[in-house]
Amino acid sequence: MSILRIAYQHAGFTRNLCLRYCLDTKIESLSKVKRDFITHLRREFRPKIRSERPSYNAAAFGIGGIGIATACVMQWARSRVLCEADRTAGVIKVTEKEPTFPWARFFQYLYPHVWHFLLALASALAVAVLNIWIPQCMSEVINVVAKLSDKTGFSENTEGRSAAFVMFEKLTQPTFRLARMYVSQALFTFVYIYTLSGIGEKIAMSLRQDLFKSVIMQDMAFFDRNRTGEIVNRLTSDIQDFKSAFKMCFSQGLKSITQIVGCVISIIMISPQLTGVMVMCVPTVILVGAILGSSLRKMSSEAQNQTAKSTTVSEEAISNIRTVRAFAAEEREIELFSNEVELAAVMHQRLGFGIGLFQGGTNLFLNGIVLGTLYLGGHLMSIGQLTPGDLMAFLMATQTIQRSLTQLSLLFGSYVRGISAGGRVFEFLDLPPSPLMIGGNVITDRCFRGNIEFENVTFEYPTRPNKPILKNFNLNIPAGKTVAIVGASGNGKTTVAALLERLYDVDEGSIKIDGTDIRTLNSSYLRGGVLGYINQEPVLFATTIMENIRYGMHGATDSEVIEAAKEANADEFIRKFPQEYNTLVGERGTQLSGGQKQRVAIARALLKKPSILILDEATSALDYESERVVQRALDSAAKGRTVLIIAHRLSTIKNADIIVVLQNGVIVEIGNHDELTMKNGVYYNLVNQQEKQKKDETENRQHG
Ligand SMILES: Nc1ncnc2c1ncn2[C@@H]1O[C@H](COP(=O)(O)OP(=O)(O)OP(=O)(O)O)[C@@H](O)[C@H]1O
Repeated sequence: MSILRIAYQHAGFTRNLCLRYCLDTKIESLSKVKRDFITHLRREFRPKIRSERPSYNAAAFGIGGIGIATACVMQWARSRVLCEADRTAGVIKVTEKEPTFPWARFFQYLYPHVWHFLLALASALAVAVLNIWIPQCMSEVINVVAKLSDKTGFSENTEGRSAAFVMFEKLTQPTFRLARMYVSQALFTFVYIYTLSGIGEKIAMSLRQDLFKSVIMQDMAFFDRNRTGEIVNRLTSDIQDFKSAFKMCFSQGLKSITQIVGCVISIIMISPQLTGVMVMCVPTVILVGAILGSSLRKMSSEAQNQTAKSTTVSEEAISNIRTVRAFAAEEREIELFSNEVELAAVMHQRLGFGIGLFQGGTNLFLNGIVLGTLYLGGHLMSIGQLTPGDLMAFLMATQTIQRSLTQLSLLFGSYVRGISAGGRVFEFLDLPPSPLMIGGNVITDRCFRGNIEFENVTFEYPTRPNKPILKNFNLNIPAGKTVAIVGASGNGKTTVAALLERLYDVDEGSIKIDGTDIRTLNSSYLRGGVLGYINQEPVLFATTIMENIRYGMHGATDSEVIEAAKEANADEFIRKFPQEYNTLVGERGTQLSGGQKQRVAIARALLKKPSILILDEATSALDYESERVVQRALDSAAKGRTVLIIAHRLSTIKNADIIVVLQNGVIVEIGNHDELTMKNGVYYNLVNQQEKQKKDETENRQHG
């Protein structure tokens, strides 16, 4: 009786089962309290059942079947909605065409863990089989409990005691069997979760390593085509999604399918009538669930997209805070963000309303399961076609089916997400390394002197075909000379430097250093040992000055670093910091001034002792004072090297040996400063233009 009471208090379906049991049990031998309790229940329910017996069959079948089926499908649809909300909660991903998932490649990653994988699968299967057995075993226990209470009645006579004792012994066996099942279930659950989790982590680790290796070995065209965020997403959230889907699908999927199959067989065996009605109601309920679920999913996805949009607005404002400040655009940004957030809130509220209605309906139908099954099951019990244990087992099995369906619907979302995430991961992972990045010669027996020849170079960016940037470009830079390339913005100056660095290969013609075509050289050797590159906005890493300079040559000693810093006129200002070379420079070097950052970058480039220096507008971002200091550093760095300067400020290149004027990718003038000034042509005009601009700026400053 206590077992029944506990069950009555704690579980809805057990409560209903107890009720049904109380209606049919003999109460004469029970204590007064128990008798009153059951009599009360009988008074409440028996007349109703008896009087409604004719319609009871149909009602019970209907409610039971529809309740179970609807609840299953509602649960499925609800989980799809929640799953969809979860899916879109992250970054909005824009992929033009979903790459397919290469199963064969995936199995290559799985293969090293095949034994662990089989162990995990076997354990998951064992849990599923146990989950099917448990209701049956529970049914046995309930039946014995029912008889125990019925027969013995806890009477005081000796005979009664021994009868109770015999029945109690009968209870021990199934109870212990059930306990063994629970323990085994716990053990197997631990094994499959732990093992699959380990395999998932190892596969994810290998994927991350290989993907990063593959991405970093792509050419610049790849990075031009793909946004940084997209690449980083594949390394992070795509692999994460894939890993979760792998773990979930293989463990839960197998378990759920086995459970569904097993429990369906069980409920057919227990009560074909109940099962039949349930199956008949499924199509209608699937339709309703699918329609509701799909509209909620749409609402959810729109709301999440709006949230992501508002996040992007805030992200952009915060990461560009300097620009926001410079334009005093705080109010504008606040308004923009508020509008987006408000819209997101409205959409989420609407979604909440929909989900609330949906969940309310789902709960109603979930309770319908219990009620309906009780009605129909009760009827079957009353005509002797079902025992209390059977009804209990039926309810447990349908609950297991319902849980498994929910699980499967969640898994379906996870599977789709995992497959598309995996497809995206493998799409980049299987890209062959760019020919620009591998192979080629490393020259160890001599140093380059630095004679550069551009011969009939024609080039267009891979992302902008049919728009040649350089056309039949010819230029000879003798070793040790300084050559400046000038011209209006967008005329191809930086492109010349990029081609010399071999960030892209020329489409026609060739670039040679000391007579060697750079396409025959190993590109890491070319960039790491022959060329030194300094650009307008050097990027420093958030570490010490020492490590930032050492980045120029892996394994350089401290004294080599200090030597390079001296050459770059940086040693003096570095020594003034309390921590000297161990000073941290902050994220992207924000704790240094522009001129200081540039000198650290020059030291970093000089550390590898390059034969050729490329200065891509290296001083154009600096004020005049810093420019003078950095220029001195550059002048000393230029000694004994070939230097290619991409220049904006023409005042800085007056002393260059050769000045090349570029217009629409074609050299229109070439010579030194004096020669070009005398020509009175493009260069002359550019210089005059800049001087006038400078004069105007000075006057404005004086007046302002
Ligand atoms: N990665 C790229 N992909 C496609 N087109 C590019 C790329 N980089 C530059 N371009 C285009 O090539 C042309 C030449 O650009 P480049 O940067 O060489 O000019 P620039 O003379 O150095 O200009 P600026 O003085 O403004 O830096 C421009 O029209 C530019 O839009």
